[in-house]
Amino acid sequence: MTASNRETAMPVPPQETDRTLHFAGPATFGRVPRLDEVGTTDIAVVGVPFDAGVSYRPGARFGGNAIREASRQLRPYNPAQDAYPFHYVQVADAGDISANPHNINEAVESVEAGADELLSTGARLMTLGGDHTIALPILRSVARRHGPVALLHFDAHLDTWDSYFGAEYTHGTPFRRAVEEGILDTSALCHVGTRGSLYSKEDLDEDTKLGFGIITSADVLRRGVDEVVQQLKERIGERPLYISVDIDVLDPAHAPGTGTPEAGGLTSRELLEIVRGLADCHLVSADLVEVAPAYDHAEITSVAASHTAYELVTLMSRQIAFFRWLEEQNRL
Ligand SMILES: N=C(N)NCCCC(=O)O
Ligand SMILES: [Zn+2]
Ligand SMILES: [Zn+2]
Repeated sequence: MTASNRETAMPVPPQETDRTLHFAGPATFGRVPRLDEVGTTDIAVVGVPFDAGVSYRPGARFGGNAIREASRQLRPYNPAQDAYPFHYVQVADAGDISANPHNINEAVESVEAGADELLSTGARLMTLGGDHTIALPILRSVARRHGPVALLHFDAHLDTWDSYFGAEYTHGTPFRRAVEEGILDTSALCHVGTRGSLYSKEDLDEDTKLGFGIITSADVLRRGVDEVVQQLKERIGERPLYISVDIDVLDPAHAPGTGTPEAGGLTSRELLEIVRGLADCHLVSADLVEVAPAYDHAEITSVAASHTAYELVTLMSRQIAFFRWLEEQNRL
């Protein structure tokens, strides 16, 4: 059993019973405690097993648990960011938000309500999808707390299409809806890793009109990670930032387990390095979506996803710890 942080007032880190016993017991993300074991948390890792919004291969409803399984080997110290992400702030696994697989509108409402409940405690969210539909209700909830947020969207696709067969809530439409609803700061939006075929040239014009910048996967290749990070930071500035990672931003060689794969994507090394480069940004919450384990092999995709989520959690954890330290200094 894990000690409760209600009693100790200190974060409860993952249990380190042994250096290698990562594979025993039920999986939580990074083997952090469950939310009900600690009461409250600074960062809630939460699953959303919903994939009724997909346009091609289904299966992302199993993504969250696959990521949890693949995250067992995450160790306490993250050298790339020189941080112990689970040790100075509480990170807890909040389980899953259940969403009706037979009714997308109802599912979107449930996800929003579930996100509201967690965010109202002051926690930041690291959401594990699910398909990309779920980004919209989470952004609504995040914007209720922070106002319109900057968005970095890592994805092969734009996901700013208008509708599919008349449906407005799908995995190809969340960011158009979000702009229409005024929950994104349209001066600070960027897609990263975009590539592949489109329905028409107008897709790009409409996307630009919504306010998005695009860094294609070819741009990452040509400009390199450091220049890309610099450009992204200039665009985002100090604004509250939401990061949405669709795992299909990676090349199918690095992430075969996804529903709408596109050739010519980022390597997992590039993605991890870009995310790490955003260390000074004001990251308020993040999601990682579209892992569909049925198409995966040897956990290639879910390992890449869990390591990306680890970097995102580390970004948030470092920031929270820094703000706490600042507050303490001001009190002295
Ligand atoms: N994987 C996500 N989120 N979107 C893909 C939409 C692809 C399509 O419209 O064909
Ligand atoms: Zn995608
Ligand atoms: Zn997407």
